[in-house]
Amino acid sequence: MSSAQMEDQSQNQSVKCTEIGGSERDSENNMSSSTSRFDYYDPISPWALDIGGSLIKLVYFSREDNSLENYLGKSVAAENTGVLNGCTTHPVLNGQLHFAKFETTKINECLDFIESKQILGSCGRHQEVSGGKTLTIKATGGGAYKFANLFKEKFGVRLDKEDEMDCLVAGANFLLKAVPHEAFTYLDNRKEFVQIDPNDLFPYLLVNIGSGVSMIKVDGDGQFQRVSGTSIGGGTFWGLGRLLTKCQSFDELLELSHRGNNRVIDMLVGDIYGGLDYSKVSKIGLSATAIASSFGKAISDKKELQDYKPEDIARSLLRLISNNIGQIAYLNALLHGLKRIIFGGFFIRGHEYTMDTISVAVQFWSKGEAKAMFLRHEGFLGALGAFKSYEKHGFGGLMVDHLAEQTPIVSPRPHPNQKVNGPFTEELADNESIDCSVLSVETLKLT
Ligand SMILES: Nc1ncnc2c1ncn2[C@@H]1O[C@H](COP(=O)(O)OP(=O)(O)O)[C@@H](O)[C@H]1O
Ligand SMILES: CC(C)(COP(=O)(O)O)[C@@H](O)C(=O)NCCC(=O)O
Repeated sequence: MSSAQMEDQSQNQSVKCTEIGGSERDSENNMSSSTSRFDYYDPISPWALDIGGSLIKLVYFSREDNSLENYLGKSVAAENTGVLNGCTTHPVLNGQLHFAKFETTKINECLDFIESKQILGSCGRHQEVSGGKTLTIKATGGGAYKFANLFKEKFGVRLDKEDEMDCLVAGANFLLKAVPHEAFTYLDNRKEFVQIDPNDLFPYLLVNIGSGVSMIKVDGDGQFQRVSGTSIGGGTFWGLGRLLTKCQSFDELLELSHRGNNRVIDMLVGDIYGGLDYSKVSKIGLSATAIASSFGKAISDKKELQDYKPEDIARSLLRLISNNIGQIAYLNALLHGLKRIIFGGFFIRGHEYTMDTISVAVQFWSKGEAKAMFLRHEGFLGALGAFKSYEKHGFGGLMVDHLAEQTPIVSPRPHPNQKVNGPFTEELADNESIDCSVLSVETLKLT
């Protein structure tokens, strides 16, 4: 694995996609029963969902205007060479992968978005694709079960459920192997992109910090084991944070934490040892500034909740949860002999302090042996995995094969060494898109 420090990439990058293929679609799972080649000239844009306890993540594909020409051109060329008639063809559709997220409690916003963006395709609202088949959409996360009827009633689509862990792993492997500038380390205010050799990727520990936390030992594509988890995760931070600070949004809570000082509430080693380093009086080696007890000062202070500043509470809470996850992750890495720990999930949100705390915890407990890594598309692992699962069913699916190119930086980003003013080092803007290549292998039946 080589590590390279690079210019920060834009939030507003886009992924250019190429869709290749057209197939006789399977009657059970399929988006369309193809009886005519013309079915393929107006294909439904594929999309996939990850409906979690806190957030709904949506990944969808849209074609570029010229993609139809490419598609026709390639198909006709194939026909001319006698490749068609039930055989695989590779028409090319250029397009983009888009990402969007919505709060699960506001699922109607997601439904409205799907409708407004017309990502259901040209078949309209209540989908009855040719042959009387129902359009099937890949979905993962608990909400794929919980909200299946809602999608059926609203759009007439069936949510085809994919296992959440399968999807997380597929999404992470795809990003790590295919997307340039995806993985990075963050320590001491320094962000360093890491180019991982795809042949030297496994094994690693995937720690997905969503509402709760899943820890998965990944040994290869589709080869993994969920080795641990903790219920103290992103939902805990947001839930407790909301109650304690009365803030109205997750972003507000993060913003508060950026401004706060955890030492006001956390009990430090120095508070217990009268300012002395514990390392000076014992062999254990804890500095005076190490947190001895998160929120510990609240027991000794004769203060009420309202006497603490919301920003200090937010800071202590973020530190507590990030530290705890970093430590449990390290212990699991140790237990399973893993050196590389990759953190995903929307709890992270490209937030400096969160990443720094997790990294310090991993570094501290592993004595520098293990490394915490983060992902630019941290929150979309499950949705990307669900999107990629179209391919494994071999129908009408898009196979995200590799990223062709990365769109150049759109807005100026700070240098990795430069301290940014806000709490986020870099975050994907909502609803942005990413340049990539998408490969769909199908068999096109002409009648
Ligand atoms: N806009 C937001 N609204 C609510 N929670 C958010 C938001 N952005 C980030 N989060 C954090 O991300 C967590 C959800 O992460 P995610 O990976 O989407 O998990 P899940 O699949 O359980 O919804 C929340 O519990 C919260 O900590
Ligand atoms: C149940 C879940 C897999 C659901 O995933 P999520 O929506 O939190 O991303 C996750 O919340 C989890 O792993 N919770 C921790 C459970 C435990 O191991 O204690």
